[in-house]
Amino acid sequence: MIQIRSLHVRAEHVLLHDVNLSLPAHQFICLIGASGSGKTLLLKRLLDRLPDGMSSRGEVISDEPLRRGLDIGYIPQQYTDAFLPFLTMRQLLRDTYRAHGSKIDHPYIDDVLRTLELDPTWLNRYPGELSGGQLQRFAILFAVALKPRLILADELTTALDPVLTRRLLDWLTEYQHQYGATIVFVTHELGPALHYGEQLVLMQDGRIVETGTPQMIEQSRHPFTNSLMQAHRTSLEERKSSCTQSYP
Ligand SMILES: Nc1ncnc2c1ncn2[C@@H]1O[C@H](COP(=O)(O)OP(=O)(O)OP(=O)(O)O)[C@@H](O)[C@H]1O
Repeated sequence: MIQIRSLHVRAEHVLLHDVNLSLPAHQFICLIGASGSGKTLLLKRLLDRLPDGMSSRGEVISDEPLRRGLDIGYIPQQYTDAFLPFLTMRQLLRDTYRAHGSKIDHPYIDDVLRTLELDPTWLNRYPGELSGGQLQRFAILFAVALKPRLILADELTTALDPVLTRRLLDWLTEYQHQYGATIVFVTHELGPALHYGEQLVLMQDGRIVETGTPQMIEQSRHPFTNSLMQAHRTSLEERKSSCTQSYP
């Protein structure tokens, strides 16, 4: 369980306002909000990696130690800079395991490669030899390589097609159950959040607007939540009429 108490983050202006939030362990938590609502900053504060020039006050308390890499897997929104350009994916993976005194867990990594539709031969490539979507999937692989107890995933499905998005979210749900992990999944779409999330946290303009289970959010009377639900229903209708895949 992570408790966030009276958290304020500011640069020139206040960017996160009095955030109070409990992130229960072993749950799939979805952080939803429009662009600029503060989702990434909240993740960065959880990682203790706020950008230079920002300050924060308030508390982030975890009931168990969380070390980045080992206990926390972070899938950043900006993944292209996350790789050293002069090492292949295999060398980077080896180094990731070596840094924690272990060797590559081949059966597990093979399973993740299959799930993410990553060709194992791409492990021999340098970051510059991979597409944006392939790099994003490698960023996911690296984040889960050490089987962390907490996964912070920032808009991880933006470069993925709907089928792969579903497969990845299904896999993350299985991962959560198998390893008792907590997943914090940032998205601006309500559809996947209602389908996969156990706890939903809605953000607007640096504030938490509402939290609750999918059922509570669906029945909410809050104007912001209503507008998101409306947008979600419209997009469902549009997808139904064009016969593309959607979340029920
Ligand atoms: N380094 C920075 N310096 C100053 N302001 C920043 C900085 N990084 C982010 N902000 C501001 O903080 C606010 C929240 O940004 P954040 O990246 O958390 O939004 P977000 O909800 O993740 O948006 P998106 O969905 O577009 O990624 C925005 O108004 C943004 O302009």
